Amino acid sequence: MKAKKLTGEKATDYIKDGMIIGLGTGSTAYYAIKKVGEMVRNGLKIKAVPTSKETADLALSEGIELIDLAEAKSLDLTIDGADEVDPDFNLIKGGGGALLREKIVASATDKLIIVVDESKLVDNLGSTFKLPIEVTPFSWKYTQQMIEKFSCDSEIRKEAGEIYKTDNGNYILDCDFGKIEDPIKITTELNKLPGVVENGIFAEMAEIVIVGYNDGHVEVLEK
Ligand SMILES: O=C[C@H](O)[C@H](O)[C@H](O)COP(=O)(O)O
Repeated sequence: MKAKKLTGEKATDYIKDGMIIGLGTGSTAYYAIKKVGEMVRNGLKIKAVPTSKETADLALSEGIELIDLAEAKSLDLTIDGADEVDPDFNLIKGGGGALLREKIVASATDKLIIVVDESKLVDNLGSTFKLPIEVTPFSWKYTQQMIEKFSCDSEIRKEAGEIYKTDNGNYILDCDFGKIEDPIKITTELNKLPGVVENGIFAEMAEIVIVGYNDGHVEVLEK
């Protein structure tokens, strides 16, 4: 928890008056959002685009002004968490189910800052975390069969015994590909499949990765 707080708060050093920022989702982004709230209450003037309903609720409760992405057009920076980060700053995201909105917001962002604790650093994506893939409910079993042709095992995400639904009303398949050697190829191929809405690989999107360590230090890695 300490590492997540350190990295989340450190990322807010990049925020300046007048910026439009993206707010990520999850337990690490949480600390960045809390800190932004404090900064806003101390006079910082920013507007923000949230990546999930959960983040929108938190940001509003912190007094952060939210705007729609269409109104923002582009964002100065986005602070978001990740489930895995490889040495080239490729990511797996979507552990919290927010990958679709996160990827849209990340793609509209000049600078994507990723905040993680040290446990998220891996040599290859897929080493410790299954790849979340958002799929349409209509054809999810068929889409699952198509995805499994890429030699992965997958399971439909459930919550309290029920199929989990994203903020967009879709389902998530958590897919075990083993170690992913070529993240760009996999993400491109997966997104060609009808029924796949988006997958959790964020290839070549992050510019800065801030790592929090349990011993209390923080490392800023830049491309
Ligand atoms: O869908 C959720 C997001 O991609 C999160 O940013 C990711 O799961 C990391 O979350 P946490 O910081 O809670 O580990």
